[in-house]
Amino acid sequence: MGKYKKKGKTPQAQDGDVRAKKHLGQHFLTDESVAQDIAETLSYKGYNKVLEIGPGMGVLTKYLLKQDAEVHVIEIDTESVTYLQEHYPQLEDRIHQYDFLKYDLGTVFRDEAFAVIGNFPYNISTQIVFKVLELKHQIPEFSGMFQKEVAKRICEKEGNKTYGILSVLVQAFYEAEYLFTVPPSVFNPPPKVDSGVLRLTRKEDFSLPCDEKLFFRVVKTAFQQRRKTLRNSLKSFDLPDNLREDIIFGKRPEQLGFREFIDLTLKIQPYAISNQQ
Ligand SMILES: C[S@@+](CC[C@H](N)C(=O)[O-])C[C@H]1O[C@@H](n2cnc3c(N)ncnc32)[C@H](O)[C@@H]1O
Repeated sequence: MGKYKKKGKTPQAQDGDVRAKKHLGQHFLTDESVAQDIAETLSYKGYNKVLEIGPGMGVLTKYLLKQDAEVHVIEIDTESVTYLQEHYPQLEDRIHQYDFLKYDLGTVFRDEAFAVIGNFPYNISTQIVFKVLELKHQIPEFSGMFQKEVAKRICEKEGNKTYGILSVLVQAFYEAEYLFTVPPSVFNPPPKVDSGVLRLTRKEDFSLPCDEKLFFRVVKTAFQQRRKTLRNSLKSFDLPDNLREDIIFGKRPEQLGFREFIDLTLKIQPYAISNQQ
């Protein structure tokens, strides 16, 4: 922490650089040592392919290409894609010009395992994590840079203010580690806030003992009214009174770790499924 230069002039864009577009969350990394550190957060074990989301001008791509893996990149911005085609011809047809959120990754990876990495566009970073959760059976590792507050929230444990939906859902399937903080001064243009790098490592057994869809719904519903006890926030599940008297229903969502949310789902499951919830 604190190892990257906090102060000093941000290097200016050079002729031929991609123009930063705000609506695409473009903040380009200018300190290659950060890019190298991010590339080295993956283990490159247990899979042969890596997908980088939002390569921009390829500062991170350059260090991914030094690793023993087949690198694919997905980038929405035409100007960045043209830049990458010129500067990284070795990527050949592994530059995919698409919106990561909409693209069917089965077209590229079929049912193979791949890791996901990036300096993510902050405006869609939560949606990126939700898509990774949908594809978790193919994604054993995930790492990259978020707004610091979002990265911290994903790794947060129960009992803390910032613990929420993303923390529970991610931690049910992945070990989440907050790795290091990156100051705005190493980007062009600099973002307003600090950034944080995290790593998610999929658990050996990542199949839940309860219904997964119901688990997602229970967690989301509980946190919609995070100050209320579960007895109140889960009213819409129309549970029998004797179940609602169970001690767990007297708690608030931020008091429950992911294992307790699984236990809660198992308790709700017989009723929710028969109610077609
Ligand atoms: C924070 S910049 C990072 C750029 C580069 N990796 C770097 O570190 O300098 C985010 C990148 O994501 C791209 N991007 C934004 N939305 C995207 C989407 N929906 N799908 C794919 N790429 C996207 C942007 O065009 C931009 O290049």
